[in-house]
Amino acid sequence: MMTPAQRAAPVLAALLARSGAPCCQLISACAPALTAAGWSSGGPSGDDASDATSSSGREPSYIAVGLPTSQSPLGRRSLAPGPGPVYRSTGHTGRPGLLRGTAGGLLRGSSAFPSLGSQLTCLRHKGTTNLDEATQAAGLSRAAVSPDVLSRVKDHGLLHTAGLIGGKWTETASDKGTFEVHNPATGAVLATMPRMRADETRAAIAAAHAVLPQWRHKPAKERAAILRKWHDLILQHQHDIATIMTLECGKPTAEALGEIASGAASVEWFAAEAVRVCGDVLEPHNRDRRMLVIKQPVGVVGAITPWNFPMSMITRKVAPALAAGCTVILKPAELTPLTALALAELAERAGLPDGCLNIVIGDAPAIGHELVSSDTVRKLGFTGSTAVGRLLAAGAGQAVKRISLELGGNAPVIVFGDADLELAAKGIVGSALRNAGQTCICANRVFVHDSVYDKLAEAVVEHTRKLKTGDGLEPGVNVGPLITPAALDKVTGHVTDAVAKGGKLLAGGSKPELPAPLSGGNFFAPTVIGDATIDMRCFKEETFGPLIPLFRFSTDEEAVLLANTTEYGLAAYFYTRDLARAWRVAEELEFGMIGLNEVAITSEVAPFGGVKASGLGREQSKYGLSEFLDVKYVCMGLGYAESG
Ligand SMILES: NC(=O)c1ccc[n+]([C@@H]2O[C@H](COP(=O)([O-])OP(=O)(O)OC[C@H]3O[C@@H](n4cnc5c(N)ncnc54)[C@H](O)[C@@H]3O)[C@@H](O)[C@H]2O)c1
Ligand SMILES: O=CCCC(=O)O
Repeated sequence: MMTPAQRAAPVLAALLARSGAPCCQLISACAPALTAAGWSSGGPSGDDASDATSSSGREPSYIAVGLPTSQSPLGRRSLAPGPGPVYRSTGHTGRPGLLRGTAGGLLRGSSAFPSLGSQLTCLRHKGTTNLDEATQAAGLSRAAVSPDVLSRVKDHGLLHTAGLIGGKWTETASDKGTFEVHNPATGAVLATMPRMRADETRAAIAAAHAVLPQWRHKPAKERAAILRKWHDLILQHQHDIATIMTLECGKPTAEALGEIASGAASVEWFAAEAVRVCGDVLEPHNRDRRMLVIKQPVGVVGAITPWNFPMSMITRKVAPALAAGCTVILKPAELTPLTALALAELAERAGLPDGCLNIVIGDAPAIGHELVSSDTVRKLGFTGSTAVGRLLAAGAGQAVKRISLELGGNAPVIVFGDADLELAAKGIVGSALRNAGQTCICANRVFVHDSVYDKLAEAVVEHTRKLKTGDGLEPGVNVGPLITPAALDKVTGHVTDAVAKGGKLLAGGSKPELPAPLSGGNFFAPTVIGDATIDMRCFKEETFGPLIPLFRFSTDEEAVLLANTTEYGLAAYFYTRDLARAWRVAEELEFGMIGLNEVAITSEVAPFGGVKASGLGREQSKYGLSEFLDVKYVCMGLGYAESG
């Protein structure tokens, strides 16, 4: 039987929290009732109290309420013995005294004790340990985050169903609209999100602008320390992030972990680059002058990212922007917002001040329009399709705004007669089927010299047939689902078109038979088409699916011409052992990135980006930081006439 005080405590906590009173008042008001009820409350006391609004100087937005101390592992581990009120630190790293809050949280485990997971009941505005009640108390639908997600992710603090504007997790869109996030492996709903639009975007821009002076004037070393902490937290939580990523975008867990390693490496790289921004002192043309070049952050930055790399496309923009002293409004893909929101949660835990990273999710054209037309936003970083990139580039041109574009690709692989065929076959299959073929630098068109065509085709088919298709969460699965039914239709269309035009189906070619619930997923079997020709759709268009078309060629010139016959210019690969040919072909290919006897070309130290319709600018590497810096020339007159 619960005592009256026990029954009252959660209600009191919820009512007070909803009253909008400042957090410190809530804690003081709730504490006696909570304590009388035998609950432990994360809140300031003694030394901890001064830390409650610690590094960012802001008030955390909720009270962390623990289980009755007798039941709670947190209680046992963190509460001091003895009578009297107990307000002990249960906070996230660096935020003793309070758990930092998020409006999107339903039932939230403490990241300070991640292994305890959902046993810890750090509830915001809920005052209940029951998930259904907590969900209802927050005014969220039961499906805000599905039980499937909750049961698989250990640190529930990473799960948000809200945008982030000026440090506040914003659960509701101004017009109350929502959208759903689906698991492409089953079609199941994973989460329901607010469908934000222009109002929220304007608020996010204002928040990013307000904090810009504070952030840009912070010593680079301090900005770097926050980025490094973010990097460390990402790696600490990599398994939870991988689970979230696989659930919403379908890629196998091993690939998700690879993307997280790559994304974290970008954050670490730009933390190191932050302290190396330097200008120039020029030799003046007159002795009475001194001429300098300084580098300054461009200001408020908009970032729009795709679903196929839900993390690394974000970190390649947000990390250099923050390192340079810019503040950011991020619009992640609506198909995969959960990964982005988990990253933002970790950035907050790392001590990133409110407003430095804002996230708006929902109506892409409305959000994009605000970002591109706002005078406050000085730069836009976009990764996605060439069609949308063109739209945004036109808007940025109109607004005279800096823009970088990482767009579509249609990567060729050339296998010359002297190539190591086993290496080439493995590379082709690995590259073409990575993320089920949904990678901008995936091998799309394979050109094989006549003399080695049959052997190479056989090896490619053999490697393809070894792959297991299924739910990316299942161990041993190599190829996950496509992101949407529309993506499935596109691949099906390319295969049908190729076969109709004389292509030979050497492997795959249709939707695989998979048991429920995977029968509801967007799966397509890894497919190899032989004797492909240039009139096929798969020659001209980016397939973005698990298809390997093999084309024949007979001379080097023909191979390079075929490879360059595309509007795209992102990545190209070729296999040869001839050094002179290697240099010649690398120079003749019209692409931003070249893999010679190698397909794993992505690295934080190397410039990533394309030419032609594949985009403008570069991400990663030392070139990636300069995208977020303005060059300013300062001429100092020394006030005396030129002499001698
Ligand atoms: N070059 C690269 O580095 C790179 C990396 C990954 C993906 N891509 C490309 O991205 C494409 C696949 O991604 P996608 O299907 O998500 O692309 P997409 O262009 O449809 O969407 C990308 C982002 O743009 C947003 N968006 C859509 N319409 C918009 C609008 N009118 N205004 C503003 N934003 C809008 C989407 O919501 C999403 O966040 C492929 O072509 C792929 O090659 C390129
Ligand atoms: O799709 C684009 C990203 C690919 C990569 O990071 O290798």
